[in-house]
Amino acid sequence: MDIRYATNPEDARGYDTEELRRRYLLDAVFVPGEIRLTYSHQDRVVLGGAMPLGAELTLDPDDALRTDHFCERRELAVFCVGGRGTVRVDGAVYELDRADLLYVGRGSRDVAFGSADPAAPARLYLFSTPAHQSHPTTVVREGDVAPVELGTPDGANVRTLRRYVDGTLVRSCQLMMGYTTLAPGSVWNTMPAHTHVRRTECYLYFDLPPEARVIHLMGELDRTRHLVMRNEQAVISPSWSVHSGAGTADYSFVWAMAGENYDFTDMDHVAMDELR
Ligand SMILES: O=C(O)C(=O)C[C@H](O)C(=O)CO
Ligand SMILES: [Zn+2]
Repeated sequence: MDIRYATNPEDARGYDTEELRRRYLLDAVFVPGEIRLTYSHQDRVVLGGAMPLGAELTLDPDDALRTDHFCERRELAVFCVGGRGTVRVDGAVYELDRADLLYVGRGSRDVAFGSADPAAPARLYLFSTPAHQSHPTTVVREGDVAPVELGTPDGANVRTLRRYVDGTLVRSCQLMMGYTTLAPGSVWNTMPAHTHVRRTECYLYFDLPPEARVIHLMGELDRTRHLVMRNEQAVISPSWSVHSGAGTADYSFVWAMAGENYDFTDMDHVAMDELR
């Protein structure tokens, strides 16, 4: 498992581009035939991807966890970014189409990932957080989620946000997850920007054309930095970091959070004058 220690904003001021990417960017989330995971000490989130080919991929505990099973003390969300996947949890098989999610409760013992069609392998995005109690393992399909329309054409930020795990359809301990899709011609996500120092947030950008990029803003409000990101890369935003971006084309992104409170709407909105 790739380990990323927590960082503080004062140290981050001195990071050059390579250092920023090394600490916050997940370069290769989906690798054929592998589960790739990153353990971040920011709120102890684990994130990464599974891309099963012929054989199932088993989610084993890593030494970073020192538990008998991955979900022994953790909850997990699995979001299908592409292809058709299966997730086997203690013998029960859940089928996921694109934009379906499986929430796996704490205490689940055996978790494995498969692809319905190995010729078009599933890309399953994984996000896990420590959990203090067990909630039922539950599938959420895109059609179950009430879409929320945001933004304006003039602001180039028309987008649809869907909250899959936030205590409404699925109760979790601290994990929240959903995804947002930009309308054609719109490029800005999460603008006007916000922070929430009570939670860490991670984004996985997807559905970007190969040549397109997202210029992802991060860092302190009065000294922002950026990462140039391509399709199916993820970024860790520590609690003190703004997280927003503009694409050279429209795109989607999975957002996921964990931390102090369990309130999606808890955001400190940022006035344009505050951004530097
Ligand atoms: O487009 C947006 O705005 C978002 O999707 C924002 C994220 O959901 C977020 O940052 C939640 O804290
Ligand atoms: Zn946020």
